Amino acid sequence: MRFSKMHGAGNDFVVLDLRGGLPAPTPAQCARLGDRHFGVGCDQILTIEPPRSAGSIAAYRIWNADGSASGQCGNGARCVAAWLVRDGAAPADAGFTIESPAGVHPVQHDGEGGFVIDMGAPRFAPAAIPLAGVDGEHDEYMLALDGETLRFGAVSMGNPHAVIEVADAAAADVARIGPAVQASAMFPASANVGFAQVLAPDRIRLRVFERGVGETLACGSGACAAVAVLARRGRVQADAEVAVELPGGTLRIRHDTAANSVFMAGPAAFVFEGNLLSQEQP
Ligand SMILES: N[C@H](CCC[C@H](N)C(=O)O)C(=O)O
Repeated sequence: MRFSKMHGAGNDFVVLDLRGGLPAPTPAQCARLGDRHFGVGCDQILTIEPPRSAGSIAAYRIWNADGSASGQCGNGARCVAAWLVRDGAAPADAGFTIESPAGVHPVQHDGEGGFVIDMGAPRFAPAAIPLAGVDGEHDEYMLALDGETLRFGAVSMGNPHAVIEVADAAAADVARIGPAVQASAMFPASANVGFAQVLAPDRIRLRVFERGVGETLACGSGACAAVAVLARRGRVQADAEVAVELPGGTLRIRHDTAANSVFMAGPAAFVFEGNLLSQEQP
């Protein structure tokens, strides 16, 4: 079975074409594919599938390297878009639409070989995230952790995110705090935990400890979540482009409050093509 190895700002993927009706990989097969020693190695597996609604070119699904499924992957969406353009299924000179488990996403070319994806509305309602043990929707929540009080914002982009504002992203204790937040009863479906340093109203530095993977070089939905949470608090500008500097590259995010959609722009790259041997393929 053929696969494409791709990345979006260093967040890397194995892409499988299931439009012919091949079954989706099992969680165990995804974990094997994602293993950087026993498999191909990636942060997420992306499957390209027939569209579910009229007007979409294709649907995609997402599995993390540990085999767990997710409802959204921003860097993955750009790679799916690039894959469909190279395949000839999507136009190289016009917009088109793709679908994730979270919904329908209009795609535009960004004019630099990358893509602008409408990632949809940020959902702050606790039930939508999901966030448990809170008395309603707030800009900020608190969690007692190792004798400290951790303050964070929470939002869904089709997948759960906690966003912690820090003074220095490079110095943030991501490896300790990330797993602790994920294990908290406040996040019954775990979470992607972002550590955001505000550099200016239109620029932040971000690191993300992702659900099902650990810290990645970039997280597209995490960049959207950080801007949505910080814009809501007035820490960065809404309705204008915010540069989100991640270890693997910079994404450009804009929360359009009138449309209540978050737009994400960034690169998508092919690295190599391969064939899964029979015993390894879904
Ligand atoms: N780890 C995420 C899925 C991948 C998200 C990330 N790679 C992105 O670019 O949005 C989750 O379990 O919700």
